[in-house]
Amino acid sequence: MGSESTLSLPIIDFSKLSLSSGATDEWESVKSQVHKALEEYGCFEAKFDKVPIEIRNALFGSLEELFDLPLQTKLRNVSRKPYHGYVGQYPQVPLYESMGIDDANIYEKVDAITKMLWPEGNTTFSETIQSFSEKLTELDQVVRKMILESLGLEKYLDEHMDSTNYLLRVMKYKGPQSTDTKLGLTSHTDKNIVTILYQNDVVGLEVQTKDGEWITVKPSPDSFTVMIGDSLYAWVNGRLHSPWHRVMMTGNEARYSTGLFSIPKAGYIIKAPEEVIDEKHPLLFKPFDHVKFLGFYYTEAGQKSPSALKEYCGV
Ligand SMILES: O=C(O)CCC(=O)C(=O)O
Ligand SMILES: [Fe+2]
Repeated sequence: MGSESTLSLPIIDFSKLSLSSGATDEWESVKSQVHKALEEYGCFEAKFDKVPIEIRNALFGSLEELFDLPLQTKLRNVSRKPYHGYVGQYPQVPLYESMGIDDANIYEKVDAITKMLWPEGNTTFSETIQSFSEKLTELDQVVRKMILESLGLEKYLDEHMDSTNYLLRVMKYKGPQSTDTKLGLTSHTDKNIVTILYQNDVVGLEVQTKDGEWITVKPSPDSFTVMIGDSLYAWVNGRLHSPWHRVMMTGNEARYSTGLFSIPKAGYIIKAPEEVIDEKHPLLFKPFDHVKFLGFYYTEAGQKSPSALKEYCGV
């Protein structure tokens, strides 16, 4: 830990893809890179040019404005679901705070939260969050289509896409004001389907390889970090990796980041299709409801467990 790692994530270029025109050579090439990266790292850096620079720039201004609001105001966005509203002021991770925005690709949903925070309205905030999220849902869907195709699961595509919602979580990590490295966010695996992260130029995200080494993620302004969560790991019966990751902070500057999470809807049962189960790949998890699994994950036993999913529904 702490030593300079030379490892880096695979970089995959989505900017030459025409998203509407099916199986071109470019599509097949990107698809095989996606499959390989997700098998090996569960994660990659995506070059994706469909989010206009004006939106990306406006985003960080909007995040600063949001986190500069008084704590009482931020606390107005409480949610029944854990980790969906305002999260912060945790003694274990004092640098971290975040705000979850459910259905962030739908303008009315975003604007309802905006009005909670700014009763007088803040159109720039709503528009920026909604258009940023909407553009990124395209990348989420391309990646998931490629995953299903590469595993021979095309016939489940519609069901798979219809079974999820999008949450945008926006995050701020204060600079620790020291040259020592301090924990920004505890190591974890994501619990959802696919996560797409974006950040300002302050590094901090680290992704663990299967060998236990930490890769420091250093994305460029037009790249996004794509990562597999435990629900997809279970659905593909372990064929893709769901990586441990954490945030480590140093220096004075604040790190702003966002995560677009595709999340299984409540009541949808995640069950590995027969195509991914065979003698070499016996079933890993019993069918489960993501929301009930999260219920377990946020109990004391779930938080302590080295693999909450295995403990909850491992075969
Ligand atoms: O801030 C980041 O880049 C990572 C955040 C993260 O891992 C999460 O919210 O699940
Ligand atoms: Fe995460």
